[in-house]
Amino acid sequence: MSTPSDSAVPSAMPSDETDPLSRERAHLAHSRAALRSMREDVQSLDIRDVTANWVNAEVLGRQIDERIKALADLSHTPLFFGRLDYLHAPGAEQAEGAQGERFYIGRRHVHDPAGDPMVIDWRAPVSQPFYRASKKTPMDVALRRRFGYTGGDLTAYEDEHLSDPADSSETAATSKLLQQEIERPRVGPMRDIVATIQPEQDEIVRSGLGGTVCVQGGPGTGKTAVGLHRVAYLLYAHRERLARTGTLVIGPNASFLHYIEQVLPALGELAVKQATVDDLVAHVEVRGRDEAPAAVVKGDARMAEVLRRAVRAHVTMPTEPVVVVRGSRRWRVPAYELADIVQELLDREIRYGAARDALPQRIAHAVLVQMERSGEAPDDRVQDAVARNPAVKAAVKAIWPPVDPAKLVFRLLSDADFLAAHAEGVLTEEEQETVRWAKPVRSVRSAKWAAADAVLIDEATDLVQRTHSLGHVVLDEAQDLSPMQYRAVGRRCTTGSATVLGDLAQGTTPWATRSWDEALAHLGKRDAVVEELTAGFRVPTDVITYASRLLPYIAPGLAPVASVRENPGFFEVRETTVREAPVREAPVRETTTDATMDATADATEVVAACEELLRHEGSVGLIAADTRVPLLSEALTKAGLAHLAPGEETTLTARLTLVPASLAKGLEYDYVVLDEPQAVVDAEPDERTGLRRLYVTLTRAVSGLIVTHATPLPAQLTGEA
Ligand SMILES: Nc1ncnc2c1ncn2[C@@H]1O[C@H](COP(=O)(O)OP(=O)(O)OP(=O)(O)O)[C@@H](O)[C@H]1O
Repeated sequence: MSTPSDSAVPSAMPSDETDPLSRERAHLAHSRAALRSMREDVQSLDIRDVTANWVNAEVLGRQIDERIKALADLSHTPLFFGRLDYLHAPGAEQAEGAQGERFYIGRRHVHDPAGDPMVIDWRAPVSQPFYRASKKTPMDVALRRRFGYTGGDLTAYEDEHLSDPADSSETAATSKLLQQEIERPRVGPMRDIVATIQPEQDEIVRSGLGGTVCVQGGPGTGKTAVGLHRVAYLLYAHRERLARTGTLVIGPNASFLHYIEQVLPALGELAVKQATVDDLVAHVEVRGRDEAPAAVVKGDARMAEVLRRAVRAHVTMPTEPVVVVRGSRRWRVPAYELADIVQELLDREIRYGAARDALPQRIAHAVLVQMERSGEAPDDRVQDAVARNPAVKAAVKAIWPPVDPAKLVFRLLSDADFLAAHAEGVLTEEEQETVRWAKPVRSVRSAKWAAADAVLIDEATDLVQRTHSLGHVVLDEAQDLSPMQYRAVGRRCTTGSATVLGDLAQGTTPWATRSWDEALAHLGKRDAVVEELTAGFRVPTDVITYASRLLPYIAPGLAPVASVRENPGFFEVRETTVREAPVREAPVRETTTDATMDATADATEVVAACEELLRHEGSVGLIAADTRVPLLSEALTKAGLAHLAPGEETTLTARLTLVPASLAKGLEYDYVVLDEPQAVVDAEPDERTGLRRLYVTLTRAVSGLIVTHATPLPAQLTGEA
């Protein structure tokens, strides 16, 4: 075969062992049997003789259960999706002990009863050429074979002869199986892309644990997919270390996390935690909302300095000596000596709480030195006893009192003098006024904390006590974080590394980052490598071209995404008619963008567009400005169209999701109806943010998009700007 070819075969399969497809199917059947027996081996383990006590037995039992789960053969998940025939046998260190030169690449390792590999984990070094080898750089591969499945059945394969010099026609051809995979209708949550990871994606996936990688990529370039596969890869390559230190995926909201939550378990990785930034800093219940200007100042990195000063200001330089009475003797540590100890602790810049813990021992040490000078020979127990002496405790309380982070932030936001004392030269008076609560708040408990306050409390908490750091953190939709939020994420991976994923053009918060260098500096990962992905796997060409008209206004300098989809997709902009509102007693409001006058009448054509798209296979999303959602929901219900909210799982029978524009980020649907673009823009505090939100909503469709509008489209879309 000279070009990648799809050898789809008739459903009545010949059982001829000389037929390549039959042989591959036989290998699949044998591999399945081998996996079954691996599972049975684990199930039959008798741990009674090897566990010393019930705790060990419990732990081992749990590990065995997990292993059994991991060895399950999922009928709709192909056990292998590729094959590599090497020209030479790879070195034993690379081949997972295999002697052969042919490897089947799959989601997990499977070996036969003799221990020889039948399927190699996609993450193993020997699998790498499956993703990277090319005619130009064949990486010692003679043949790369990709398999196609229908349901759980192996029904097709496609070959590339990478080392055949006589065959030069393959280079430009794209894989049909890859195309099919990309075009496959979306139903349900996000799935893995392990069979079709592209070379530039693979480079990011396999980059080492030591370094932080930041990926800038337009909508649908596979950032989320790449981030999730990178964690899976790192867990494979550094399993023990990461099992100890932990891994975390951070996403923008709960519905997004729900959308991606099955990707890692499908790759056999069950231990990766997921959270939103708000979850990370949930020290208080968030019940309030800030106006944008207050949130911007609270999210500014200068707040870290204000908090640092405020925490350290709790230390009072001693003016009195400490007198410790032991038996008939009194030991006196003079104020100046105490002051030296305190100053030394302050200079060391250790956490406030750690210094506070160290102070009693330091004072006790000073007492011990005096005891030794007077001929006594005190040991460690005496030092401990002195450290616990009431006089020492009282002194520590006066000099270095405990700090409650929530109370500290409460005071900063409610006490103008306290804030001014610590913000002087850092925040302007106007900024101080902006962050302070307008009305007096009685107590920490009755405060209506806003999201940005919780981040401040997290910063203060870290000043008091070091935050636990994980081995690796994936931060998705990173462009939306404030500097203070970056710091909160950064302190959770100070001793580890991060994968930072985002798109500057999709930044929709007032504090969205302007540059990755800036963001990475706040994260504490200045030396991160910034990579760019530009090939789009989601959005059809016509749609991405239309959406990219916004780029000069929302992120000048960013290159538009180039869609790799062959299917041109379906794209239509429909001007709908505004219907006369029924005569009402109440005065008719003047704005034409306010479509609330007669929602269900106005929504007739929107509903019709949804009905039309539901005739296709796959999921449908109706995306609209948040304020229009209740009205559209009513209209859909009236028309008998059941619909879900984002995060609720689409199924074959419930395929329509009504998506508020504010929650659309990161999600995708086969078909999208986008309602009233101008209303999406108007819902944001400024035009640029509005256009960015519009860009997000325009780029959620996989196969088709209908834009419906009764009010004029934004001029930036029509080319009239
Ligand atoms: N190599 C690939 N093979 C097949 N499908 C892919 C590949 N890379 C990405 N995709 C698919 O493209 C779609 C978009 O991917 P993903 O959501 O990761 O993009 P993104 O860059 O995070 O997008 P956004 O910026 O909109 O959040 C997903 O359905 C994903 O599975």
